[in-house]
Amino acid sequence: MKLRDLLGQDILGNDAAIEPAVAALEVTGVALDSRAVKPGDLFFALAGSKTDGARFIDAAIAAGAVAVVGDHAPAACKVPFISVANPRRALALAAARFFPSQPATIAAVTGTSGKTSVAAFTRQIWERLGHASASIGTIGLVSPKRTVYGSLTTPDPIALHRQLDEIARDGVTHLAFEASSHGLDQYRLDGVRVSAGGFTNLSRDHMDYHPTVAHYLAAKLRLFRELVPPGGAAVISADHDCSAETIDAATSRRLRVMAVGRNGNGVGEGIRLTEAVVEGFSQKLTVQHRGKSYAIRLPLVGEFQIENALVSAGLAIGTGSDAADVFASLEHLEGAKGRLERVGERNGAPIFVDYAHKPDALAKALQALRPYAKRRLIVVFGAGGDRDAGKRPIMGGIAAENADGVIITDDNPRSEKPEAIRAAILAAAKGAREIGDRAEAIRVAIEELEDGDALLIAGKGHETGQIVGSEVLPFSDHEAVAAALASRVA
Ligand SMILES: CC(=O)N[C@H]1[C@@H](OP(=O)(O)OP(=O)(O)OC[C@H]2O[C@@H](n3ccc(=O)[nH]c3=O)[C@H](O)[C@@H]2O)O[C@H](CO)[C@@H](O)[C@@H]1O[C@H](C)C(=O)N[C@@H](C)C(=O)N[C@H](CCC(=O)O)C(=O)O
Ligand SMILES: Nc1ncnc2c1ncn2[C@@H]1O[C@H](COP(=O)(O)OP(=O)(O)OP(=O)(O)O)[C@@H](O)[C@H]1O
Ligand SMILES: N[C@H](CCC[C@H](N)C(=O)O)C(=O)O
Ligand SMILES: [Mg+2]
Repeated sequence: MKLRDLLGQDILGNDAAIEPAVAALEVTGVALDSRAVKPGDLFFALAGSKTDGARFIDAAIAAGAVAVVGDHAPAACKVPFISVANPRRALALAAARFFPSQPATIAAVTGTSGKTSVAAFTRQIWERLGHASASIGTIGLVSPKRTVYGSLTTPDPIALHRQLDEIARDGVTHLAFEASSHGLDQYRLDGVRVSAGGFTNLSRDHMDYHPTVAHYLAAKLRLFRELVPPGGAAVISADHDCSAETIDAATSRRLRVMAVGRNGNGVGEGIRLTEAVVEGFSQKLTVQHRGKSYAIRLPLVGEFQIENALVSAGLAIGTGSDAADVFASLEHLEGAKGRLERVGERNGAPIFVDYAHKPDALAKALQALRPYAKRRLIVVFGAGGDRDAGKRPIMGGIAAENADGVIITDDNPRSEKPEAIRAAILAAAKGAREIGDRAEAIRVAIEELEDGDALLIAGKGHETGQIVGSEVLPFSDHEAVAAALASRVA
């Protein structure tokens, strides 16, 4: 591909004036990391949070880069250097041209909590309506032909566009994916042809990355302000403090706003929840859409799953599916792995694994399980190392307030001292116990369960490792529960 075609008029026209010989260079790949450069690649030198890609330009050239894109030229560069104002965005747009195929219908969802669930639900709804569907996010790529574990919620633009191109060529026509605030802030998903955007909620998260909550919200709102094109659908949960600002952002862009939830618009395009009753491990809902009423039995535990289900339904309806079919399909939803998943029981007490690793999610998960604890609600959890330390005491307080028994344990201490993380949580969790070894904490909690209790094991959800230092030790809450239950029988 010629360099001029890869960078295109939108990048070259606005920023860089390049010579015809450079424009005609043949480029055989794109790279954002010098260590991944192959001969013929165009290297994007990105200023990052740890280092500056410009420091690796020589290494990229030594590996075969034929030209470099960046925002500040080095003193000397042995290959052509193309200066652009926003190299991250230029990379995303170039990756979209290099990997040109994308599913025809793409929905992106953002919000502090619920993204993985919404992406999985939207994929399931489309699948049931007969579309070849996929999802991409924290649990990786799930598609009819391949399932690939991913390490980021929103992959880097090269990985993302490579996957979009592959699944589109596999025949996938519908994709739902997660737009993390990091991904939006770093322009990872610019270049994706998004037909609809979804917004669940906003609460404290990633305060180690975003300087302020306003910055965090602004990153999320890029989805509506810059990525979903005018005329596209914006499905917004209407029940939060930030809902009005989100709806305003979408309205100013002339998006088709679909407000969903208790404050949703049931007369127009939105979805209004008028009734929700817990029935065993299901919830009976009544919703209104375009003035019509629908009764739905949602086979999921947790009030927050109603929000996720309604945003997903909105994304499917907003991209052209029939409302009655969509609402009927909600009756078959399966929760994403490790999201309030019932993984066993002992002495009649249900045991749930959940991915709540931030304050609001932990509160919501505990509140969701309260109806299942006639006696005591027990929680086992920790907090990740090298992540926002401010959330630790907040989560400790939430656990003490919402549970009747609290065991503080480890959850990916990374480079930090595990006992210091536990101490920070314990300081605000009056009466909590401390058992650092997570398998042991789970075993003790299960051992003590009695009829009428319920147990929540929070923080790791689908994860399959415990990160200690720079090592990832094999660990899964699911396996730890199975082992604890099996050791009881033996
Ligand atoms: C803090 C953060 O978000 N970092 C992301 C960012 O890296 P960066 O550009 O800041 O990296 P850097 O280490 O400073 O390096 C700068 C540049 O030099 C390059 N380099 C570096 C070394 C070298 O030898 N050669 C070289 O070329 C790097 O490739 C990079 O382009 O851009 C990279 C490419 O897109 C990401 O892989 C990387 O994610 C890191 C691994 C990460 O851990 N991110 C987490 C925090 C994250 O993104 N999480 C979100 C939210 C999760 C949620 O849902 O809660 C996610 O979407 O997963
Ligand atoms: N709509 C919601 N409102 C509040 N809490 C929720 C909601 N949906 C999920 N949760 C809680 O957040 C946890 C993570 O859910 P999910 O993985 O769907 O969200 P996410 O936004 O993808 O999170 P992450 O950014 O960590 O990947 C769940 O296990 C649950 O505890
Ligand atoms: N995307 C989140 C996941 C956190 C999961 C939790 N188990 C932890 O390690 O803190 C992060 O990387 O911050
Ligand atoms: Mg996620």
